[in-house]
Amino acid sequence: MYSIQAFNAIADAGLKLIEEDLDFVLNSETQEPDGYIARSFNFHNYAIGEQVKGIARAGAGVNNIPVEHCTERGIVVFNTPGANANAVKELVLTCIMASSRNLFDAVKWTAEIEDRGKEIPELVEKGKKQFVGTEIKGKRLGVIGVGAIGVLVANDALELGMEVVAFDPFISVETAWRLSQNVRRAITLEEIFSTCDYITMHVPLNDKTKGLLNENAFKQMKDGIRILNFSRGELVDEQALKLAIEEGIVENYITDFPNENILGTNKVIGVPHLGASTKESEENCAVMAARQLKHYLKTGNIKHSVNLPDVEIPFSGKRRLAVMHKNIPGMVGRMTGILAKFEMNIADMINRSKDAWAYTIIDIDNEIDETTEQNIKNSVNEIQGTVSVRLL
Ligand SMILES: NC(=O)C1=CN([C@@H]2O[C@H](COP(=O)(O)OP(=O)(O)OC[C@H]3O[C@@H](n4cnc5c(N)ncnc54)[C@H](O)[C@@H]3O)[C@@H](O)[C@H]2O)C=CC1
Ligand SMILES: O=C(O)CCC(=O)C(=O)O
Repeated sequence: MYSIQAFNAIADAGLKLIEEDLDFVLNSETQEPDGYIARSFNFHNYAIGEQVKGIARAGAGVNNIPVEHCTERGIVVFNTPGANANAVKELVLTCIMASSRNLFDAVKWTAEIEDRGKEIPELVEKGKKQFVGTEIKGKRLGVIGVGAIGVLVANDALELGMEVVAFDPFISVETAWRLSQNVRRAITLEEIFSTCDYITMHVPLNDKTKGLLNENAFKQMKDGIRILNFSRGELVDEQALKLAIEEGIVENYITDFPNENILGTNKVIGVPHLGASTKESEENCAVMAARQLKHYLKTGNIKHSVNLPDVEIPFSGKRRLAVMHKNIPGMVGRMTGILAKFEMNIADMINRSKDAWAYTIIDIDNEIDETTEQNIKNSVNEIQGTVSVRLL
């Protein structure tokens, strides 16, 4: 039986998939976890259990997980690509329109006159002029990062009458096929910064994207730009942002990641990390994460991992050797050599790599007793470059 520990509010539909499966136990108090399922829980300062083999992030961003450390420890990290993209897109478009019509301030103002009784209609008619907005039709939106979310935002913004220009030097072929041909391609970020009325970012947070919007970027922007950040707070240099607001360059900064540095700053609109918070998206993410983690623990097959390649073969032997290892020459030969030494017959095998890491599954056509199992595992573990060995 495999034990899975859940962190954060994981939708019931996902938890049920674990609870109702007799091969799994959820949040066991007696069994060390074999896997974690989580949303934004910060694993960077958390002692990840010795038995943990997989961590499934019910969501897209994995910056809350020490992925490199996990890889070195032989832990497969999963996310749920696209599962919450529509939810984020809908909130981004809502915020583009709401901020353009000064709706956040306007609704706040209206709430403040609620005790003015019969005067309210007159106050409304007098007060409304301070909230005159702009229309988004014909305005230019820059989309930085055209993945699962960016492509939906770009295509739908076009439908709303915006001009859309997108920047993504690493766009996947699959996403490129889904992107409307009317979305213009920006070759440089400067093109986005200097020509857009709105910018929305949909890139992961990493060393290259941290501080993407910095002093230099703000300097290139048109006065009155509105910026949406539903990706991660650290993409923006907040000191530079404050300066750009003071200088009248930034009209609005709408962020899903408010913090003590910027909340309360004029023209900053803080949303409490609601991008993925819809019933549908929470269910999609939880179900996908639970399925992927269970599938890996039970069969060794990998789908939607961020640190390992997709690997899927049907179970064809009596036992299965699943090995995570460095992507270096000779690994598979050494493994099959060990199996030959133990007189094991190979039924099927697969080896796939992703950057510096690789994963090998070898199906074995023999029954294996406990002592031999331990000996095989020990021998494979001793191969330099191996980080995890399972014999299922
Ligand atoms: N606010 C929220 O609740 C949510 C936030 N997110 C955030 O949004 C990010 C994007 O999510 P998805 O679209 O699902 O991910 P995705 O992986 O489908 O798309 C990311 C895109 O960014 C592009 N990219 C990477 N580095 C880039 C760079 N330096 N410049 C331009 N483009 C670059 C990639 O090529 C890819 O097309 C996540 O990493 C996460 O941080 C995601 C879901 C919910
Ligand atoms: O689970 C959540 O609500 C956050 C989602 C998110 O930020 C992501 O998927 O990257």
